[in-house]
Amino acid sequence: MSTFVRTLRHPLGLVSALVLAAILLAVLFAPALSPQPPDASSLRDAFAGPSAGHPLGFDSAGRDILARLLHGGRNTLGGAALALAVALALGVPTGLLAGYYGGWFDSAASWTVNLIMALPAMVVLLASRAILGSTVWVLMVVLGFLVAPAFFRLVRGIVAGVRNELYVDAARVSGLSDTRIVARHILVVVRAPIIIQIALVSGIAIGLQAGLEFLGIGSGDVPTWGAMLNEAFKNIQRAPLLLLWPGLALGLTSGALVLLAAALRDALEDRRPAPAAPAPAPAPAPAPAPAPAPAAAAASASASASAPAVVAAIPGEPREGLLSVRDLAVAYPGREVVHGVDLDVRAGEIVGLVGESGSGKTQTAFAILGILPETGRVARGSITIEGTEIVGLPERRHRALRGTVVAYVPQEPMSNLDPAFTIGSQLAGPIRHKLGLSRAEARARVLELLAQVEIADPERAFRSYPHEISGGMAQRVLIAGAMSCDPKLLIADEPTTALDVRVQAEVLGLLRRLQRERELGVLLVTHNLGVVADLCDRVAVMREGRIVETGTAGQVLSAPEDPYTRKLLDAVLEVS
Ligand SMILES: Nc1ncnc2c1ncn2[C@@H]1O[C@H](COP(=O)(O)OP(=O)(O)OP(=O)(O)O)[C@@H](O)[C@H]1O
Repeated sequence: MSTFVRTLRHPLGLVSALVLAAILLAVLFAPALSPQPPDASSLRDAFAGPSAGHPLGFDSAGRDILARLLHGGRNTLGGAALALAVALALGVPTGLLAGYYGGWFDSAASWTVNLIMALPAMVVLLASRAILGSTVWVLMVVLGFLVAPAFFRLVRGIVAGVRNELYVDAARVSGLSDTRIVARHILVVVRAPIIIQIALVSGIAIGLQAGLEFLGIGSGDVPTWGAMLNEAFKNIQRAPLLLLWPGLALGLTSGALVLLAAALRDALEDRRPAPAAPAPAPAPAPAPAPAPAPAAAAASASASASAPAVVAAIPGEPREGLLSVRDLAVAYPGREVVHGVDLDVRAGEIVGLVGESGSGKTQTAFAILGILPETGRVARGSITIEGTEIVGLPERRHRALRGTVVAYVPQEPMSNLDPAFTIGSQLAGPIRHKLGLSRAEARARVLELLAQVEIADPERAFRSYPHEISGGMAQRVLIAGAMSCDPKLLIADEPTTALDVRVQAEVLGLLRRLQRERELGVLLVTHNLGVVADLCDRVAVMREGRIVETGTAGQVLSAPEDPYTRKLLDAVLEVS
């Protein structure tokens, strides 16, 4: 059921929408409902009561009250709409940019917004009237400028909250441009709060505008509800009823807008999908490798710190292999976390990158994908994918490689799917963008991919939202997404950690099958030596940002040379 229908099903929503619709229609059809010009005055009729053709009577200058009310409504609502348009145009894009990119723009924009909010609105409006003239429209533009911070803060806060969501990272890794990510994943999150804010700010703009006119700060020559109030107040002793009509119009409009905002909020909250089932606990076996005992760790730390970094590259491997990493260093301000890593992945082989938590596996993978966090950077070294150097490659060209040449399967399947979209829509979007397929072609391709990753009912999965599928199925969906543009290299970061043992085995089997069928090169990031034994052709062991040992999986697992690798293995054997 759409949000619109839900809002109308809400009693408050229905009543407020009907009231607003009636006011809008009356104001729009003002010339037909009250043909009398709003400024035509006949002093003979001053303060005259209702009569045929003048159901609300006349004001102090003998002008028809109904005509002034309806035409004045046009100016009042039009003025509020202008203020709102200015506030939206200024507040929403800047909020999006500041929230999404952060950095200097965020600091500058937030500082400016704080400054605007510190300005006394009434003083600014009075000063603008003195400088720019008393036209109601100019004052409304200034008012829009003054209320823009409300939109900026709302949008910035929400976007900053979702920009690091895993599904946004996943969209980035799939090669979507920032514009598309914002349009597809970010706008959908801010849309609802913006709509609610629009209803609230409209009420505020109407009230402020009426207040200005009431105080005589407006233009005075244009009929508005505020100007009518001002005029009625001057004659409150003689004709108190004159206050009733503009007061009623203002009260009804503002009240209906506030109630509509509340009904919209309720409708949108109802629409939110049920929370996803908690991810299954990590598998008890095959056993993960715990950190070595402190004493042993210290011993091996000194050993590996003094030893030169082991070259994890294949000796003699030409640099034009599928993935070739040389002397890669990744640094954050004041700290290097990956120190001179060498690594090769050939087409058709699975290379395991193993090591305890914090050893630098993910940072190495992120550097290859070009998605290091904002403060991280490749400090030195070279990474080539199919012979193309990607260190220093412009982001646009790097993005073109992601999804098509190198793809990524992340660790937490559920968090990497956007809860607001169906599986089909999430998979079809990047495919249409990258391969230029039509909607129908993309749908057919997605169904084919879902079948390839062994999902029993692809049609049903296509229509499902993430909260309607299991963790194992979500991981299959992400693998389908990674495969969608036929990449050559797949980087899988702990792809089975969040799954239970049975599903782990199925997903690993699936990865192996796809890798064989497609001659994929796979870099499998894991801390699980059981997975390495099952799946990998070669393995590189990482510790404290360095590769300490490398070789075929058989060699490294059966006759480890480095003390740290031996400890990892001993830990597995102890647990099992
Ligand atoms: N954004 C960041 N800023 C600063 N340091 C970071 C950041 N992200 C990671 N690090 C540091 O980089 C080092 C390597 O982290 P990384 O995530 O690569 O480890 P990992 O081997 O993948 O571990 P895990 O298996 O737990 O994911 C850690 O010491 C970590 O604290």
